[in-house]
Amino acid sequence: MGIEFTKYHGLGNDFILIDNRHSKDPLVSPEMAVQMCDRHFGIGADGVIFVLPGTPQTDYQMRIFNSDGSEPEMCGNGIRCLAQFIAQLEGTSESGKAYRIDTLAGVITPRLEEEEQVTVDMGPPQLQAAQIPTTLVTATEKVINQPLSVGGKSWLVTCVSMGNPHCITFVENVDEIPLEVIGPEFEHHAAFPQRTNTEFIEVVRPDYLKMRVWERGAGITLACGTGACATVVAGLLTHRSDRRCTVELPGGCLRIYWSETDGHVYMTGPAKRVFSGIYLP
Ligand SMILES: N[C@@H](CCC[C@H](N)C(=O)O)C(=O)O
Repeated sequence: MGIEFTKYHGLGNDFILIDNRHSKDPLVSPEMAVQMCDRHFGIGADGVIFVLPGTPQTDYQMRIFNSDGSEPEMCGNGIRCLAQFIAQLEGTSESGKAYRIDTLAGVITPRLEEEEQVTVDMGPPQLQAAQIPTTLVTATEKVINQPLSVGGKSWLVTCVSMGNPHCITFVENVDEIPLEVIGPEFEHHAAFPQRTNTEFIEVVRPDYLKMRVWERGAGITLACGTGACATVVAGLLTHRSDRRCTVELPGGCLRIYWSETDGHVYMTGPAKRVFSGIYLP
């Protein structure tokens, strides 16, 4: 028996989307998700995303497995892909159409725009150490410019949760960071009991940031939506960036705005359908 899927990407952060609207349980196990994500023996992706039935308050539920089989709370590029996938399933492409999506990080609202763009109300960031979670400071304190020792070096880090954990470091030259070496050390550092996503940021201008990311459960990816949102929050908290920024990632640019009106972070970027198929386990 094959598994029907559609492949999408958001700035090269790529996902296998599965229509799971008829069941509350994901059709695929975490172990099978690992096989499907394998770039040599499977379809190849950074994660598998399921569209499940919603609750009375929401249209649908989103769940996601990372390429290592772990389950994150949220995925920014993924929810833009999910919105386009739902539009495909419903046979609509109506610009302005919004969906209320139940996630493990709460209700998130993506809205379809022209030309394959999606704007997402990502909700408010969470800043207390216990919410990240991290043991770097006491539970109710914020982690802003705190020293963290990784790879024999002290880094000044700022931690932000967008439902999932992010550890952000501002650097002079982001291209010189040996991501594949220090990324795993940040991810598995004892200060992060649920591991962490790690972003390295170069401030080109206060409204233009250049970012590279090591993702929890997926390693180096071409883009990370929650990471870009967390980065703009960290940039403002450390007086490095504006509320409204373009974040340049290896896969392209996201537009991020941390609203002073409602405290929510808004993300706009593309989501593109690549192909559909049947996976044969
Ligand atoms: N690429 C995603 C984040 C996916 C989840 C992440 N790997 C985690 O474990 O938290 C994004 O675009 O936000």
